[in-house]
Amino acid sequence: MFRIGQGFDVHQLVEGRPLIIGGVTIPYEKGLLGHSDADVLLHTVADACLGAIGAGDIGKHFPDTDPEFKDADSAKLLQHVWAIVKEKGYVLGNADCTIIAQKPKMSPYNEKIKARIAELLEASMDQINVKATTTEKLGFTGRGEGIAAQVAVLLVKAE
Ligand SMILES: Nc1ccn([C@@H]2O[C@H](COP(=O)(O)O)[C@@H](O)[C@H]2O)c(=O)n1
Ligand SMILES: C[C@@]1(CO)OP(=O)(O)OP(=O)(O)OC[C@H]1O
Repeated sequence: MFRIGQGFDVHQLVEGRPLIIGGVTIPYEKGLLGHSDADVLLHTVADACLGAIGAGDIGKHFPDTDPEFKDADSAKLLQHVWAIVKEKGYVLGNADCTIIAQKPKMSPYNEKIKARIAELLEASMDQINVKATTTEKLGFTGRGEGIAAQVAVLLVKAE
């Protein structure tokens, strides 16, 4: 049996925070703001996985009012989500990830991000795709006010 899920998330770019995308720290003058480490891509992967199994969203599992998740490592949140997915008997088919950012240039980091997501989802590199787009200077991403991500996942019932 197959289940598909999709996720979308946005975080604001501010000064004085590290920029962490897909579990990788990227040198940049600003970072993403959030209750957790604000890793917009890992949040989106988690939401896509939760969507695929009909289990709500990350806000439901990790409320931003709970001090336990203050400055949380989003990799740990995704590992928790992945344990729920596995408990339901699914493995990853594939995940296709899009980072929407005017800056910084993501292409030097895409392979490293891909490797980290593969590790977190217990998958191989060829099951993950990571790509980026600008919005041609349009909108909040185009003005550099924030970074967004979109992810689609296909889960497959383990034999
Ligand atoms: N933050 C980004 C945005 C884009 N890229 C790469 O540039 C290509 C062209 O982007 P457009 O928005 O003009 O379509 C895109 O396909 C990516 O390869 C990037 O590395 N980092
Ligand atoms: C991850 C959580 C929890 O720390 O906080 P944020 O980093 O603010 O992220 P968001 O995508 O707004 O929502 C999920 C939150 O509950």
